[in-house]
Amino acid sequence: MSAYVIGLTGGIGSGKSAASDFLSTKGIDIIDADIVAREVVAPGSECLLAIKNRFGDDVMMADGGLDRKALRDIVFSDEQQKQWLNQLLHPAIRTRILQQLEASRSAYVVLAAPLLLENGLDQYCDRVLVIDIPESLQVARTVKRDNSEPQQVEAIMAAQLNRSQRLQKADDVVVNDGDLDNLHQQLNQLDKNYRLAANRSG
Ligand SMILES: CC(C)(COP(=O)(O)OP(=O)(O)OC[C@H]1O[C@@H](n2cnc3c(N)ncnc32)[C@H](O)[C@@H]1O)[C@@H](O)C(=O)NCCC(=O)NCCS
Ligand SMILES: Nc1ncnc2c1ncn2[C@@H]1O[C@H](COP(=O)(O)OP(=O)(O)OP(=O)(O)O)[C@@H](O)[C@H]1O
Repeated sequence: MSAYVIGLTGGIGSGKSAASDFLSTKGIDIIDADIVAREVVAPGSECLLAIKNRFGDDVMMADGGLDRKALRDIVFSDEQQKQWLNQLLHPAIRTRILQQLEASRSAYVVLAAPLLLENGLDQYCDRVLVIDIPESLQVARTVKRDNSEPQQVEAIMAAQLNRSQRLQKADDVVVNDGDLDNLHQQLNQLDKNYRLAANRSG
């Protein structure tokens, strides 16, 4: 039996992790593409070696791990380098995601990915749930969370679908411009719908 898959997406800082964390407390398996993206560049991995060969010690930490901030500064100010990194990592990320989807046994499974629609990962999903917030709030929350520069957050947003393109592809939308309680209330209703839909399809 294959799992009923909810693709959860939204731009940087929209609240994907906040939404996933809540659904996880309800016993739903979460596959998070940002976490998978970290696993594929773990020390000793082929991907990390390829990154080191291209960018040198500037992107390496003393302990042999990837210096993520250094690589972020490079790829979000140089389109060609970003494309190279995407071409290296996205196939590896997709393979691991498919393995984890196959292994999931919860009532339904959430695939949370910032680039779900950009990379066609929605082909593996039964429904697409978009976390929607105004762009100004995306910048404000991300700057506060990461202590980063607004310009860099805007550069990352420019590498993603814009708000209206994303909304066009949504089956369900959660508007995350209120407090966390409000987010959770909306997700509670969707969780009920998804359990019913998964039962019907299984
Ligand atoms: C450049 C890297 C090392 C920066 O690491 P850092 O820890 O600073 O950021 P993190 O990985 O947590 O990403 C933060 C957010 O940036 C956005 N983002 C990350 N990579 C990309 C990308 N290639 N294109 C567009 N947006 C991206 C996402 O909204 C993501 O949630 C890292 O983002 C990376 O390896 N990116 C390439 C892999 C990728 O595309 N990941 C996205 C999930 S598929
Ligand atoms: N409803 C909310 N009210 C206040 N703060 C929120 C709310 N939702 C999320 N946040 C905060 O906003 C920031 C961004 O949220 P989160 O990390 O969940 O976004 P994300 O979509 O997973 O981001 P990324 O694409 O960068 O991984 C976090 O610091 C989070 O705690």
